[in-house]
Amino acid sequence: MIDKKIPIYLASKSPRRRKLLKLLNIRFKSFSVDVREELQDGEHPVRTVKRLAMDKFNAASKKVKEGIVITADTIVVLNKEILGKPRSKKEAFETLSKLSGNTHTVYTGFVVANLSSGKKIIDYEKTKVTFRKLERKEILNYIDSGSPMDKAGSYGIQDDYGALFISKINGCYYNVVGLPIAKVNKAILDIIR
Ligand SMILES: Cc1cn([C@H]2C[C@H](O)[C@@H](COP(=O)(O)OP(=O)(O)OP(=O)(O)O)O2)c(=O)[nH]c1=O
Repeated sequence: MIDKKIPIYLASKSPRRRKLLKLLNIRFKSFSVDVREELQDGEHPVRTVKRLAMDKFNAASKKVKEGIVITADTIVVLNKEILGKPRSKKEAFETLSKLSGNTHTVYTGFVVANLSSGKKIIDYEKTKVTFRKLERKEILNYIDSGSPMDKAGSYGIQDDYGALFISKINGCYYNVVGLPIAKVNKAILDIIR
């Protein structure tokens, strides 16, 4: 069990991450941090998600001074190409067309840090996701719903539409949604020990 006396902060604006952390049945507060999420050519995806989660942690630790802070970053990788959040509807269309009929990998890097003790865990999870072949029309309909625009890879596995695109998943489902809760739970326990 997690000691309820230690304040826990989720530094994220993602409503999905808030929902996932609630599954751990802990009390926490959330606030957002403003970080420029820059992708670097040739950088390994694991390094990318850990780096971005650390950037978010560094920004978060300017706002709170004690307790446990959790941050995360999710990217979609297809054939070594990192697909972050789309910058336009056109880019969302291109991304979903690339994902159609293919298998990609979703990486989420996370930081769980105890500001009171100085202990910090930086880790990641990866999940393979296979899309069935998509029709042009269904991609356009999905983009019209607005849902792809704030999501890595331009889709949400948890969306009404998005769920219908997926034929197979290998690994942690919650990792795809944005927070690998089994690993995060273990990290919280390890860090307060
Ligand atoms: C692949 C996939 C991503 N996503 C989301 C999770 C993340 O919110 C988003 C990836 O962007 P992130 O930059 O990881 O997170 P964020 O900007 O939404 O939130 P913050 O940095 O404040 O924590 O994509 C889904 O919701 N479902 C999916 O199936």
